[in-house]
Amino acid sequence: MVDSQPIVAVTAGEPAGIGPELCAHLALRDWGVHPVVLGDAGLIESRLGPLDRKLRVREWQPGSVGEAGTLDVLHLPLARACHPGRVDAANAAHVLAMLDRATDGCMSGEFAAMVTAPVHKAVINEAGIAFSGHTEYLAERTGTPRVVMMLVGGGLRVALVTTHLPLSAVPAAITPAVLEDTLRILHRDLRARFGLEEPRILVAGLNPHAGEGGHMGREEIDIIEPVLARLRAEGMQLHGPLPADTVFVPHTLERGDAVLAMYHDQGLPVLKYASFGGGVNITLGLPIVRTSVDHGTALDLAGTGRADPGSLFAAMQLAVDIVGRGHG
Ligand SMILES: NC(=O)C1=CN([C@@H]2O[C@H](COP(=O)(O)OP(=O)(O)OC[C@H]3O[C@@H](n4cnc5c(N)ncnc54)[C@H](O)[C@@H]3O)[C@@H](O)[C@H]2O)C=CC1
Ligand SMILES: NCC(=O)COP(=O)(O)O
Repeated sequence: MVDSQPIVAVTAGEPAGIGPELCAHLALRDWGVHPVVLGDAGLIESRLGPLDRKLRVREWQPGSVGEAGTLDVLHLPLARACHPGRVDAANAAHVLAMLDRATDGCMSGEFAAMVTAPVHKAVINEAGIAFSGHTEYLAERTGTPRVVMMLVGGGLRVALVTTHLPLSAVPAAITPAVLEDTLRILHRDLRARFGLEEPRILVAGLNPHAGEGGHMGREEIDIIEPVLARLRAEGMQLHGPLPADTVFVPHTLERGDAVLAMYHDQGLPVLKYASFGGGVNITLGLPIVRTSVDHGTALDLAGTGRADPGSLFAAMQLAVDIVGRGHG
């Protein structure tokens, strides 16, 4: 029998975190796709909670067909036995092997999309591997020069110009070329992946009060406004630069379909306040579909069965919707 459903690869993430137990919950629903979890099959089986115990964990082989009540795991072995809540640099290569296998499978067409459970960025670095996040890692693995992180939840879409870098490095990273590429990717993917014909983008300033006319910083005048003017001339609907402290007030949000924040902690705290536990992180601009949870490894909850699968479910649903729309 041939697998007629698209396969969505789900990486289990940091083995000491909540990812492995959350992934198991996916097999309790019919998604209209075949979820295949990438991770250590024995570890995932050991983390099944009371609800999942009726599931059969099976090692997935390419070509095998999904079955109700079966959790298919593409087995990638741990380097060292893992205890919930205790990260171990010895397993960092195992975590990256999941990402590599999922990415390669998406690039080859074996998988229709990938959904990622959280990784622990610090422990990967402690293993001697420079790693700032899935976003940057997947860009490099797929040979994509520029990608955009966007989180979706609580009625908001928040994209970022810069992602995982020290705050002191942010101003220099916001160049006209980076901002223009980011806006083009965001505009294109809001159309292709979210079905918005004429997306309206609210662009935050970098400085307090969007620079207060140049008295509190000049990035708005020197960089942001000229880029917005150029792209508006092409027909893009861009508002800004808007003061970041008021871009999220309801009557401003009504004027846009997405907010573009200049840096991680300018945009994400608002999004997470509005939707933590149900939000989705999507990487725009990749040649593959990748969605992810809005939370981290929650080492404090690993192995307790108390972690909320809502964000992973939302990430899976968004991947399914995009695949269904045929605009991967
Ligand atoms: N997509 C990814 O791979 C992400 C990875 N991280 C990584 O996660 C690690 C820990 O980050 P933190 O800042 O501590 O954030 P965190 O999201 O892991 O934890 C923050 C708080 O939220 C709770 N929480 C998180 N997920 C939950 C869930 N599903 N259900 C119920 N409660 C939940 C935790 O128990 C904790 O109290 C870091 O190494 C960070 O780099 C963080 C965000 C995203
Ligand atoms: N705050 C978002 C986050 O850290 C997730 O990043 P990534 O691993 O998806 O690049």
